[in-house]
Amino acid sequence: MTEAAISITDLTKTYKGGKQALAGVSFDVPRGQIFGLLGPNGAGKSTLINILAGLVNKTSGKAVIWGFDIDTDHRNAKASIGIVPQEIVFDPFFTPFETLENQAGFYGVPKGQRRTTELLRAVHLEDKANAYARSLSGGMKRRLLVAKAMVHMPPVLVLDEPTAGVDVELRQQLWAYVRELNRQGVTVVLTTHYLEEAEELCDRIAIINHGRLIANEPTRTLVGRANEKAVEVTVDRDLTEAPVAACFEKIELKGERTVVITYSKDKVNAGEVLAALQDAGLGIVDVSTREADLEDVFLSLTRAGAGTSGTPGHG
Ligand SMILES: Nc1ncnc2c1ncn2[C@@H]1O[C@H](COP(=O)(O)OP(=O)(O)OP(=O)(O)O)[C@@H](O)[C@H]1O
Repeated sequence: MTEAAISITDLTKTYKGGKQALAGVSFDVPRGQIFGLLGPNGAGKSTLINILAGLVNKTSGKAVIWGFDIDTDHRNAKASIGIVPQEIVFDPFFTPFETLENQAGFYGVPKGQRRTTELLRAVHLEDKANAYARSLSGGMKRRLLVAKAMVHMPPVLVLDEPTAGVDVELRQQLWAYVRELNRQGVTVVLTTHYLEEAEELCDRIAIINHGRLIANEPTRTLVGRANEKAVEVTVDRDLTEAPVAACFEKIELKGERTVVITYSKDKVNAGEVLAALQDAGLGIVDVSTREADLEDVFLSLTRAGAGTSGTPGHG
């Protein structure tokens, strides 16, 4: 099928009090992908997801989930999506087993079709099936939220910052499960501040800044857009000031004998940058370069806009 998993057209949201969180956003999430929705704090990501979840009313525009319009086909749209919210909200007196059973009941999943035990196993919580939710660790609660979002077997799973505050091992377990769901055909949309994670996991990435879409490309294309490269060079004598050369976009003194030079890889190569240092009379002792990553693209794109509202946390 060529139809998008999610199709958003000219979506706007202005909160009471006048804050415009979405200023006309349009994009499609292709079926079968892991799709990353990135943006600095306050960019509008949660607003967008909450509109899809039916928790926030949009001001204008259109959103279609698995072919169902959220306005005109609300029931089918809701049945087609599972949302893992940013905040952990559970009734602390229910066990994980009961939490999933209640959610399945809420979605009208008949008893014979429920997958409670299977889901608990998938998120490594089978041994906690009968513990009170309040006794689970933060990471366990997050995993329970993923299971909860999947009780009605939606074709689309949306995760809003699912790994905030989750340690590395649990994050990897969570992603392994998300990847497994994706292999089984579930389209996944995730928002994250962990750019490395997005780069590793996502087939495609859209970036929102100040309520507007500023990028929407396959991950590899987006990373390839990072044109600036940096080279760190240790020279053979103490520097009192940074040398200058036309091919340096930027040069910073990092230590008495170490400089970090940024250059545009479409204009010069590392050899020319080093030659310029030697022309300035410096001997080169050590060199290390860094490949551009998604963070470079993200920062250059979000900084290019009119002012920034902050930078993403990292790692
Ligand atoms: N209920 C609300 N009432 C008024 N303003 C709101 C409300 N919810 C969010 N906002 C504002 O809308 C803007 C977008 O917020 P949103 O939570 O969608 O951003 P976000 O990209 O998800 O950020 P974060 O990564 O920090 O979660 C922010 O300026 C925020 O303060």
